[in-house]
Order: sequence, then structure tokens, then C-alpha cells
Amino acid sequence: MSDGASSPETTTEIEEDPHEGGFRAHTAITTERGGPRYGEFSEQVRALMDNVRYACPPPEVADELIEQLAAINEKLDATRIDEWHSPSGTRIDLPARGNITLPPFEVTDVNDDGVFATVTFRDFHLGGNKAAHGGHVAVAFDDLGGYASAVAIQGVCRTAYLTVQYRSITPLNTPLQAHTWADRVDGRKVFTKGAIYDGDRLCAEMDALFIKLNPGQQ
Ligand SMILES: CCCCCCCCCCCC(=O)SCCNC(=O)CCNC(=O)[C@H](O)C(C)(C)COP(=O)(O)OP(=O)(O)OC[C@H]1O[C@@H](n2cnc3c(N)ncnc32)[C@H](O)[C@@H]1OP(=O)(O)O
Repeated sequence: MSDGASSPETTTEIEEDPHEGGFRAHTAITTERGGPRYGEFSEQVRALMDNVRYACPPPEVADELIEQLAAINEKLDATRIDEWHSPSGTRIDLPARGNITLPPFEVTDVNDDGVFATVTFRDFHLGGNKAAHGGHVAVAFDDLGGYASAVAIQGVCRTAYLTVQYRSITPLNTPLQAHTWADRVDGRKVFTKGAIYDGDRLCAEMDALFIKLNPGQQ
């Protein structure tokens, strides 16, 4: 995130922050949870998913991998904590805030014109014929649109609807320019728009409504 970027109401430590409803009343922001190598850890998981998407392991390799993956999962299972304290989704120093379920993006600016980010769809986001799956494009819009809405209304929002116009192929493994912005705010409603470009070429557009949650709202 760029210096001086504005952000929704945030907190750097949530231990004292009351858990109000399904979302926190504040957006947790951290840079240290999970330790200094959490970014590398996340990237290894993404590389795993990239490889799995294209892998065709012979049976003896599958046998070996299943054992290794089972051991890894056992080790990871022992480190699980609750969602409010997990690094995933709060590490603003990492791609997609350290959330490996999102297409990795880096926020380059947040200002009065909205949120600007570079998003790169990976091999594991493949829809077909080297193009990103449309659902993953919507996921990127949901998170970056939610971010722009939260900044505009200074509070955590949930998506009421989100539509995507797929204008041209969204390529994989290519840094794309994403922009989301609040077009209009009406009470708790934030009408939000977005676009993803590959250079000058428009890949997809978003039209969405985000609603600011009331205190305690699920
Ligand atoms: C730095 C880190 C950043 C971090 C930034 C991180 C960003 C992450 C963003 C992720 C966002 C998600 O994925 S959220 C997950 C996906 N979304 C959901 O699960 C939401 C499920 N739906 C709901 O929970 C609910 O329906 C809500 C909260 C959306 C709305 O319910 P509500 O709060 O009771 O509000 P309600 O009274 O019904 O509606 C309020 C007003 O909105 C209108 N409205 C409500 N829904 C709709 C609709 N679909 N289409 C049109 N209009 C609607 C109503 O008519 C009303 O207008 P009026 O009468 O006032 O004029």
C-alpha cells in the first residue's frame, strides 16, 4: 500500500476490539502476524496450487505426494487458530493481505478516486485456454470493490450484489491494472464500480452494491 493511503476504520490490534456481529466493527491491519516468512509460506502454497492445476502425477508419484501432503496438513492443522487472529487477510504488507484464496494483488494507491491495484491471476485461476476463470475475476472485484466501499463509507461492508461484464480475455500470469471506486453513496449503500485492464485493453468491468454493516450485524 502506498504511503499516505487512506483506509477504512482500522485497528492494528484487535485483542481489545469487541467482536460485533459477523464482521469486526474494525478492519484489522497487521504486518507481523505469522512471522517474517509468512509471505514466502503463502507463495509456496500458491506455487503448490499452480503445479496441482497442471499436474498429472504417475501413480507412484501420487502415492509419495499423498503421504507428504498428509504430513503437511497434519502439521498445519496443529497451528490453526480462530479467523480473527489469523494472519490471512490482515497482512497488508503481503499480496492480497496474505489471503491465498484471493487472486494475489498489490494495492498501489488509495485516494479520492478509489483503490488502484495490480492483480495477477495465476495458473490455478485457469478457466480455459489460458484465460482466467470468470469466478476468480469476480472474487478480485469483490475484495477490491469491498475495499473501495469501506474507504468511501469508513466502515466494513458486505456485498449485496455484484455483476461483472467480461469484455475480453483476462490473461493469466500477467500483471493487470485494477481500479475500483465508489460511484455513489446513499445512506449505508455504496454503489461501486470497477475495471480491470491489461494495458490499454479492458478485460472486465464491475457494477456492485455494498452495504455498510450496522454495529453487531452478522
Ligand atoms: C485495509 C483493508 C481493507 C479490507 C477490505 C476488505 C473487503 C472485503 C469485502 C468482501 C465482501 C464480501 O464478500 S461480503 C460476503 C458476500 N455478501 C453477503 O454474504 C451478504 C448477504 N446479504 C446480507 O447479509 C444482507 O442482505 C445485507 C447485509 C447485504 C443487507 O441487509 P441489511 O443490512 O438488513 O440491509 P437492508 O435493510 O436489507 O438493505 C439496506 C438497503 O439496501 C438495499 N438493498 C439490500 N440488498 C439489495 C440488493 N441485493 N439489491 C438492491 N438493493 C439492495 C435495500 O433495499 C435497502 O435500501 P433502502 O431501503 O435503505 O433504500
